This record gives sequence, structure tokens and C-alpha cells, in this order.
Amino acid sequence: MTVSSAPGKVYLFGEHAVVYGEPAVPCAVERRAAVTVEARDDDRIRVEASDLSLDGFTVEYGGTADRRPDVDVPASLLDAATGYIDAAVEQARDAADAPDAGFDVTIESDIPLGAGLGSSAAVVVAGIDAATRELGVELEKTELADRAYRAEYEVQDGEASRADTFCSTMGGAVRIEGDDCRRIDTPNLPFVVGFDGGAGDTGELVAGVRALREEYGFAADTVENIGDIVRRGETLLSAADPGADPTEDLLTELGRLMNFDHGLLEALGVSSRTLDNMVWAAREAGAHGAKLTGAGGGGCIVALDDTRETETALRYTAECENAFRAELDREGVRVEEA
Ligand SMILES: Nc1ncnc2c1ncn2[C@@H]1O[C@H](COP(=O)(O)OP(=O)(O)O)[C@@H](O)[C@H]1O
Ligand SMILES: C[C@@](O)(CCOP(=O)(O)O)CC(=O)O
Ligand SMILES: [Mg+2]
Repeated sequence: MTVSSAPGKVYLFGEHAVVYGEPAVPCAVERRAAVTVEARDDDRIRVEASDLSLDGFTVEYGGTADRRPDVDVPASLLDAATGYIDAAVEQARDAADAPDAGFDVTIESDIPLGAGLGSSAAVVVAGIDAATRELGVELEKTELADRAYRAEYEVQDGEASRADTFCSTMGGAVRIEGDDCRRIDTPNLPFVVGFDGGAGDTGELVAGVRALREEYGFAADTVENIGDIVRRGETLLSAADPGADPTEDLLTELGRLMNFDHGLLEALGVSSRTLDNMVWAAREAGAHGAKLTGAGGGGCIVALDDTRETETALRYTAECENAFRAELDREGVRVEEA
């Protein structure tokens, strides 16, 4: 049996624009998905997804044709439970040259689903890592990140950047621009996350931005302007003391850039009333800046605040179901049990 875990992430800035080749800076945070994998004697796959719905369920199958969930669940939920794991298993089989390997897979996660914190990437990264190790193969982190990207790309019908999977694999703050992915040094950024209890449909939201961008030149400019914000933010980060506490000036400037980024994302149609309300609650509580994170539509916002004020204010905000501090995770994927 092998257990691997991988972190979720928040975007300091750059989501959506990253899909069109602009740079983005996601940061891994200490919320993890753990995937337990046990090799089987046959070629079947059994998935236990306890966090996927309130009740959780188990599904066993040998091919896509004969899925048998243990409870009566809608097909969409079944696909959601198995889509990313199927893709991860395929990558692991390919990497280990074991096309008929079967597995019992259990997923436990404290990353809310479809909320912009990269739960899908964390599940795929931890899944490929655990399954390859179970087959006696240890992948380099760059190969793991690349395979995880290919898995997400396939499940999301080509609407995926390398940002989430690279960030979840490597940990820390990363910079993504097209195929160029690298870790960057940053101070300890004081992230606070607000979660509205909802979710957004990543594919649909990405498609919406794509359509706007094709329809209006100024929407294409908006996407480029997000890239400009990221470039400005990177310059600030590279001048700062890595691993240290950030200066007030740095937090002020990064916060302004986050606010600007949120405004542009809102213009591109990917915010929502609850996300906007949480963003404003954070700003009014004294956060240096606040923005939605990830695809949007519903889910999470991220704010920068080194005091307790934002977290407290979000807890008392009607639209906010849960608020928490999100420490930067510097480790990325890790083996929990071999
Ligand atoms: N704990 C989990 N168990 C099983 N599948 C999960 C789990 N967490 C995430 N997933 C998969 O990831 C999908 C959500 O990914 P996505 O829509 O990209 O949102 P995000 O990555 O922002 O959380 C879920 O529908 C499901 O397929
Ligand atoms: C909108 C996008 O830039 C980020 C989506 O992030 P998430 O899956 O909502 O965590 C899409 C992508 O980069 O693949
Ligand atoms: Mg995702």
C-alpha cells in the first residue's frame, strides 16, 4: 500500500489569462488531498471517494463500460469521482509499463471541490505518485508534473494550463508561462481564504472567457492586462527577501495588484455576487487586497492579511461558509506511507 498527498493552491494572480500564454503565479497552500493506492491481483479499479459528496461512495469497475457504484448516484457524480482517477491510473500504468495493473484507490481530501483551490490537480498528482510507487517506479518531479498535466488536460477536454498540476507537485510559489514552469522564491505570504460553499464549472468558465476574447478586442486586451499585472507582481516578489516576513510596503503593493486583477476577472464575467461580497468583506476588514482564486463562478476568494481581522470578518459574512488561514506549502507532493 502506498499513500501520497499533494497540496491545493491559491492564485496570487494570473488565472484565466494563463490559458492564453500570459504568466501566472499560483502558490501551494497547506490543504491536501491524500490518495491511498493498493495494487490488486486483477486489472480492476476500485475507487472510494469519501469526500466527493456528503455521503461518499465506492465504485468498482474494470473498464468504463461496467462501473458499479455501491449506491445509486447520478452519472455526472460517478464521472466526477472517477474521471481524474482514471486518467491518473492510465498515466501510472504508462509510466510503469504495466497496462493491466489494477488498484484499490481511496481518496481523502480537505480541499473543497471545484472551488478554485485546485482539488483536481492535487488528486491527480497524489494519485499518479502513489500508483507509480506502488508499481515500483519513482518518477522525477518534473515528469510527475507533466503526466499530471496531461491527465488534467484530457479530462478537461484541452481546457487546462500547467499551473495547478505543476504547483501541486512542486509546492511553494511557482511561475507558469505556457510550457515554461518554475519555482520562485517569495516571502511568507499571509493568505486568508474565504469559501462560499459553492463551486464553479472550470470548463464552462474558461469557455466563457474564450468567447468574450474572440468577440471583443477589449476583452483580449483585458486578458493581456492581467499578464501585465503578473509581470509587475513578479518584479516586486523577486526584489523581496525570500522566506522572510514580507514588508508592509510589499503587502500594500501586492494587495493593490490583487484588487486590480479581481476587477479584470470580474469584467471577464467569472466572478459572482458571493465572491464579490467576500472580496469586499475582506477589503473592509483591512486586507491588503482580495480577489477570487481559480476559475471563479463560486467557491473561494484569497486575501492578503497578516492580522486576524479578515478571517474574523469573513466568518461573520453571510455569504461565507468557511474562512481559514492558508500557509504557503513549500513541500509539494509527498509520500505519507510506503
Ligand atoms: N476528494 C475527491 N475525491 C474524488 N475526486 C475529487 C476529489 N477532489 C476533487 N476531485 C475531482 O476534481 C473535480 C473538481 O476539479 P475542478 O472542477 O478542476 O475544481 P478545482 O480543481 O478548482 O477544485 C471533482 O469534480 C472531482 O472529479
Ligand atoms: C481558470 C484556470 O486558469 C484555473 C482554474 O483553477 P481551478 O481548477 O478553478 O482551481 C484554468 C487553468 O489554468 O487550467
Ligand atoms: Mg481544477
